[in-house]
Amino acid sequence: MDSRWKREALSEVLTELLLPTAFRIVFTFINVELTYHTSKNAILNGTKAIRGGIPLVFPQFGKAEDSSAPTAALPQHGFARNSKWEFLEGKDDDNEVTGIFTLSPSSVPSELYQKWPFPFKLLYTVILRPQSLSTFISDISKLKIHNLTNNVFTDKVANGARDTETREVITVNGEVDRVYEDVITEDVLVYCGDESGIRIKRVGVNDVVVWNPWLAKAAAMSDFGDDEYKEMICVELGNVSKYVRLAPGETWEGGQELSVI
Ligand SMILES: O=P(O)(O)OC[C@H]1O[C@H](O)[C@H](O)[C@@H](O)[C@@H]1O
Repeated sequence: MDSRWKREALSEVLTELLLPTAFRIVFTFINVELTYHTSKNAILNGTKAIRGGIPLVFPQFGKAEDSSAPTAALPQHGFARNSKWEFLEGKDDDNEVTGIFTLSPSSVPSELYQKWPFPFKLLYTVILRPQSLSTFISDISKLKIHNLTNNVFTDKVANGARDTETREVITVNGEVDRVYEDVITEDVLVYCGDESGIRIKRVGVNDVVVWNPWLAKAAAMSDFGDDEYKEMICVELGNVSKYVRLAPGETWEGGQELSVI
């Protein structure tokens, strides 16, 4: 196999992920194509997390509901997406390239870190294997999400009401912002309109968020095009509904694997 894709993919990981804020990944190579939806209005100069890509959210998802929570003073989605990560290591194995990045307190903007001043170290590992994967969807009315049936969810659009998903196939035709908790199946399947789709496998994470701002919220976001809600969906995996508590010295690992269906 032509190994050029690996070298190019790795260098692209470095340049794209070293952007000073959240993560935007756009790879197009001989054997690899990974294209993440990014808003055309996304702010790329480091003053704001990039609207699109894979947001790495730590130490909380959303805003703390409990004002006595240790994260209560932090802004929505914490600080990891607003910090500049460091590149630690790159590996070029037989059929994959790996980039490892790290974030520690000294790289977090001090005005954010002082709102949650605890020691931590994050490692973010990106492994790329050759395939063509795109998270763009051309028409939200054709989107179908499978494998969330029978899961309890919190509905942020309905003031945090809790309910159980009864649909076999989730479609989106209005604002949606749900946290599916302790998801039963290992994989969530997202079909983008035709037969093609993405399989997202949970690896050590329990919850799945489904978000589309729809018309009014899209119009209210300065870094998001007014019509872009028609061509995006967030299906975010993580430990969102409950905190993972670590004693000093303990570690936690979680992730996701994306592949083409
Ligand atoms: O606007 P942001 O802070 O980037 O958040 C964007 C969205 O992220 C998640 O999907 C949340 O569930 C939503 O409630 C939130 O609106």
